[in-house]
Amino acid sequence: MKVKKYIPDQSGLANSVGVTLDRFIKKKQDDFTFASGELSQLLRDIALAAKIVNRETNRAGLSRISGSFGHTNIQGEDQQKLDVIANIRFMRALSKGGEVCAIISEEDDEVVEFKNKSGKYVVAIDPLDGSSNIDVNVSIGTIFSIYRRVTPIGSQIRTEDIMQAGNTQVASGYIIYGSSTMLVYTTGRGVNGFTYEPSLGEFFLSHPDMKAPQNGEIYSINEGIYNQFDEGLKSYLQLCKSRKLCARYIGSLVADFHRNLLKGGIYIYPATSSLPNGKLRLLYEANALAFIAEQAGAVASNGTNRILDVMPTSLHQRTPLIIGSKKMVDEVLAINNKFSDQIL
Ligand SMILES: O=P(O)(O)OC[C@H]1O[C@](O)(COP(=O)(O)O)[C@@H](O)[C@@H]1O
Ligand SMILES: [Mg+2]
Ligand SMILES: [Mg+2]
Repeated sequence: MKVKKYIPDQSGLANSVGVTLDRFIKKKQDDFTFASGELSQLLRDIALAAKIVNRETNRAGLSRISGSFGHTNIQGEDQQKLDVIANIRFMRALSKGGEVCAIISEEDDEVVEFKNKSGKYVVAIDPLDGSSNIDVNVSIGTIFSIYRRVTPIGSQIRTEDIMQAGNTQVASGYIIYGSSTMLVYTTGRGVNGFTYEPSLGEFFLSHPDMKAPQNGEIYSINEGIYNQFDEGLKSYLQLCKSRKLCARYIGSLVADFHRNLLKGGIYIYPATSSLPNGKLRLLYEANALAFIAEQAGAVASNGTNRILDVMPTSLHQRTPLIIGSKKMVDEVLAINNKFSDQIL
């Protein structure tokens, strides 16, 4: 029987569609000698839920999905229907997957413990980020952090499984539901971005080995609360204006972060008189993006410490966040120090 060797097509008639997320995860898993495939499966479960939430966000304008859910979450925020739908979708996918033993979610007051005690991972999640932009067709997202539980598998979940510093994350990432839908994640070996191809129902590698520019021309901050900023921050913003830097603020953390990661820039949500610890949440917003930022060569600080070194003390604790291109964050921190020295 005659056999011929497969020679990849050179005609260019059928362009390669690229590397699927599934294949990429599999290949990366092989890099880990002792990988058991559970983290890979967990990432796939997140991608599956992301596809479903993507479908829902595309229909966000339709009455069944848009508007308030008529319930307030523990942060006192009016939950949007899509906040709740996204929370249900990710919870369901992760409970079915079997790799997760507990979830910390922005939309749940307490830790949610899954029946399957065999799961060795703890996930912290902001199911829908940028809720104020849902009904106005502006990019929104999902943010997730993954930790390994520290107590024996199968035992009762304990505080030490939940209250872990960001520097112990085994993986983190976000999904941005924008003009295209992307999933960006790290397992501590660089950052890769995948674009969703709805007609094939697959995420494809579109942004391999993402690196943040060391400097940038964009600053992202809600200047509507300018009067509540401290003198150090006010003087940094004056500097940005004198340099004619570009002010860009979408009001969806994921979208502002993603743009600045690609183009170079800084996002700041400081401590203010009305929010003395800032607005954003350490466990399911700041830690995940800080891990991505650092893996891409950028920086994330709370103004005093590296975000990833902050030891959490409560589930929904807030933190000031200064995140973005290294030179820009370093400059803000230097100005802050100068001002705090003057005060002393
Ligand atoms: O409207 P403000 O005060 O500028 O806050 C906007 C920030 O709040 C958030 O919407 C908070 O996240 P959630 O939408 O997940 O609650 C961020 O996405 C965004 O950067
Ligand atoms: Mg959020
Ligand atoms: Mg949210």
